[in-house]
Amino acid sequence: MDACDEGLVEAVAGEAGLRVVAAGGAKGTAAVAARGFRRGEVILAIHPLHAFALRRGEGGGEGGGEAAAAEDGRVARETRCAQCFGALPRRHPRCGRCRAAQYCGAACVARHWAARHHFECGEAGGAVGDSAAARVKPAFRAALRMAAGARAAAARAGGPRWLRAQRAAWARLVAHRAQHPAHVLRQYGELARVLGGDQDAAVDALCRAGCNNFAALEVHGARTVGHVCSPLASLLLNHSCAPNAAAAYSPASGRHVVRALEDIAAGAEVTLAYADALHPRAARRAHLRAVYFFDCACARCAGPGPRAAIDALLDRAWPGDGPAEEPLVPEPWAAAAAALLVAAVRDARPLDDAALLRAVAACGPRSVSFAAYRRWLQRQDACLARAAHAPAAAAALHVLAFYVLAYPPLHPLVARQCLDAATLAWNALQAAAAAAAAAAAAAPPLPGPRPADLAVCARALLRLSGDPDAPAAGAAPSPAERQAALLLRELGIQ
Ligand SMILES: C[S@@+](CC[C@H](N)C(=O)[O-])C[C@H]1O[C@@H](n2cnc3c(N)ncnc32)[C@H](O)[C@@H]1O
Repeated sequence: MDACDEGLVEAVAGEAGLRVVAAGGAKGTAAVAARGFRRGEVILAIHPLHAFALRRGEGGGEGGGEAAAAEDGRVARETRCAQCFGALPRRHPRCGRCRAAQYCGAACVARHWAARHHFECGEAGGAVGDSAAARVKPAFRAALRMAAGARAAAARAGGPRWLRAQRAAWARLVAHRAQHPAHVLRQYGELARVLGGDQDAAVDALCRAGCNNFAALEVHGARTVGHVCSPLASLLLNHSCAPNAAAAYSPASGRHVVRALEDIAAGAEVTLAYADALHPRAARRAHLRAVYFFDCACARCAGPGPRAAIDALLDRAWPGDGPAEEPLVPEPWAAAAAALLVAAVRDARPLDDAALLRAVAACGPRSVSFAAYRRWLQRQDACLARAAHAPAAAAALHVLAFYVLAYPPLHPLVARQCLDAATLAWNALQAAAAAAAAAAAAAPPLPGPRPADLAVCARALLRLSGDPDAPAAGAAPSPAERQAALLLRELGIQ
């Protein structure tokens, strides 16, 4: 890091409305809000240091753990566009210099070069080489590039301010080297030997990468499509199981965007969730210990409070195999949870946790557990596959209800599931009306919020949170927003 970059992290954080503080203990550095943020507001939008698309066969997840070589020993290449993470056509351009970065078209070549590739191309193609960097998991490719790049960077210091801020933040990240198990350190040592040069620095960089990278999700889905190394966000934002912010990579703008999930008061710590907030407490804590080396003491884990009470429910085991038949209508607690979400979004107020807990308490003991959530998710897909709209809609409302229980209302998955539930409920009503006309039978009722309410809710959520590439007011709507708008029109309310 250049001497002149000292204080750059604090300066960039300050411009974003964040104050950098020493949290002490395992937490290290933390960021508190220097001013209030409104829910949905962008807190930080910065180019990441590195962003990698996943290759064929690479799984999702948060990317900690071990670095893996390509199974057959050949150099695996990214199978998505290096800029937008979209699919690659059969004939596609690649970077003429390193030949490693591939693109869906000329526009992405130019964007990638301008945003990042003009410096990472040199780092990857130089000391590390395509073969070494491309053999390891994306989370660790960044580390190898950083370790190799440290030499290159020393030789040609400078670069844009955001790049210097990201590098300065990288140098300050915790590495937890002493806490890594011996076999993992051995693996890192082997990787470092491939690198040559300062092997100690490379092992350090690999340790750092394990607990400091972000998964990049598809824009309109939950699958991981890439990994993002954004040290400034890593350094500043610590974990909470009830986070007040979320980070997403926007392939369109090439920026890593941190957004407020709820109103954040001045002085409050800004936090992200490193573990899936829907997972039971024990699973979350085991993940945090194994990958990030700390025992979570957030308000939700420490309890008491509504979120801790919800955890107690999610932890319950599913007794037996669950109901044999697929219900056509959602259980009352699921309908109530969806209705509470719609009301909170409509009236722009926080979710009524107490009402949510009352609705859950009134349902049978089998209904709410993590195992039940998994079951409903599978059921939604199975019903959808055979066009059984009413049970699919009931299952979708259950999944949405679990998201309402576990995630803050502005979590991107809530918006997405809300739209799915609205679409399925609409299809169910159409199918029921057609069947009723044919057989003169009564259409089954669909309790809970109407499809139209859900669609309005989905649209509001998408605008606020669900889509990192959501256009500014007045600009063309995103594909997911268009879907919500289409549904609203079909429902005759727009
Ligand atoms: C992504 S980094 C965050 C950067 C960290 N604040 C630093 O100064 O380098 C993750 C590390 O931060 C610490 N950390 C994050 N959230 C924490 C929490 N809620 N409690 C304790 N430690 C935490 C742990 O050491 C964890 O491995």
